[in-house]
Amino acid sequence: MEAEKEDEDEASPEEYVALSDFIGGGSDQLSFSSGDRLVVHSKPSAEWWWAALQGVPGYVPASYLRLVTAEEEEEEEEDVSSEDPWQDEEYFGSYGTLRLHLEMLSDKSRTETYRQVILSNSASLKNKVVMDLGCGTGIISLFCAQLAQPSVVYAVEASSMADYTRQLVKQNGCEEVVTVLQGRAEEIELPEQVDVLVSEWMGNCLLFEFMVESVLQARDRWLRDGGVMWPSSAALTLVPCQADSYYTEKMAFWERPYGLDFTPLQPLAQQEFFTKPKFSHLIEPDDCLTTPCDVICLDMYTLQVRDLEEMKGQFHFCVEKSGVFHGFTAWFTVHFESLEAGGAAVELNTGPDSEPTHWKQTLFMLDRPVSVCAGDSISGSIVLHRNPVWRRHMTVTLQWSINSSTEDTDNCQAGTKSFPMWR
Ligand SMILES: N=C(N)NC/C=C/[C@H]1O[C@@H](n2cnc3c(N)ncnc32)[C@H](O)[C@@H]1O
Repeated sequence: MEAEKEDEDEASPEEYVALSDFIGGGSDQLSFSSGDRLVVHSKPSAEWWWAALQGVPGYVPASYLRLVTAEEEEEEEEDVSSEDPWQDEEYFGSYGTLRLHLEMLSDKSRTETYRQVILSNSASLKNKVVMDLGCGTGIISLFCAQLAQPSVVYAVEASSMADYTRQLVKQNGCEEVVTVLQGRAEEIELPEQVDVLVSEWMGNCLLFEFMVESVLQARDRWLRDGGVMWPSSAALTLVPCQADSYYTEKMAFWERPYGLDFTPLQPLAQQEFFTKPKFSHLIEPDDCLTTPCDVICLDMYTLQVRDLEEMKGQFHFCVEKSGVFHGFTAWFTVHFESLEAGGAAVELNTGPDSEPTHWKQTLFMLDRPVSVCAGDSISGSIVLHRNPVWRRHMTVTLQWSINSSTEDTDNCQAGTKSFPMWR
């Protein structure tokens, strides 16, 4: 084994494709997005390899990578457009492994909220027909069978996890109620319309992955008139914020490392660290410069797939305390209306005033921080523009103008910046 390993170390660089996103911890780990191509130069251990992404070197977790096959390379020579715009192979490939399901199931706030929805609607769910879209391990379907008496739950799952989901349904004695169907929700056939369409489809910044499109298509095809969507509505919330520790870590660091002036690297740092949003950011409530505001609201009964191409929101924030405006932070809230008329809705809020979730929040860093004073206003717009080619991706464009509260009116600073998520 040792000899073989040494041989591998000397082997020529190989091209691998990333099966899902990875955010590198520490300075020598490389971050990358699902679908990225990495050149692996050496494999010092089974777990960590030394690789480069567009020339930037770093350690990468071997388990996230798949070797690019000779056929794929040939195919690329022939016809680049053969790439699936939905990247279903990588997407459903990543959901065929436990890593993401473990992350979601370990998210108590998320999973307990869905449990609470089922529990608080238990009586009304009696004899109802339910569809669980993208059921994963089937947790929501099992809650339905365990905490209520629906007549049937169609648990739809496109990835290879579906085989295990069937075993989990049987293992927990729910096979009378829960039927697992493997396939894409847009393509599978159900034997009947459903009374309730429940799904946990929310991605970073609410929409990334655009699984919501599948939910809308299933709604239009399988939800009976008067049926209920869970979630029933969703809102994207935005706030101008400080992000001093992140700014210090990625930008100010280059000012005086070990007494040296590394500031010529700052344009590189801005390009590498502030061009894309920082997902899995944890904003402190104190970092909010103003009261947060819902900038985009989605009604899951009326939202259309075509609406997803471009969603706009306006904002007008009043700065409540002086500080440094480093950027904007976004998160989302979804609501689950009660099956009983007038019953209380259940809410899942992924913002800084709620229990942290695996989504955390998303930070959009400006190129240059701006000092602001209480009384200043920050107004502008946010546009979520779906990627016309890569259908699970979008670009978030923020446009803002800062109006100073002090009298010199020419002190109006304006800016705009587009952030790809992630292509
Ligand atoms: N909440 C987020 N972001 N993802 C968590 C949920 C993702 C799960 O839903 C499945 N899924 C996604 N889209 C479809 C579809 N169109 N048809 C069937 N199953 C699907 C994935 O394979 C994951 O198991």
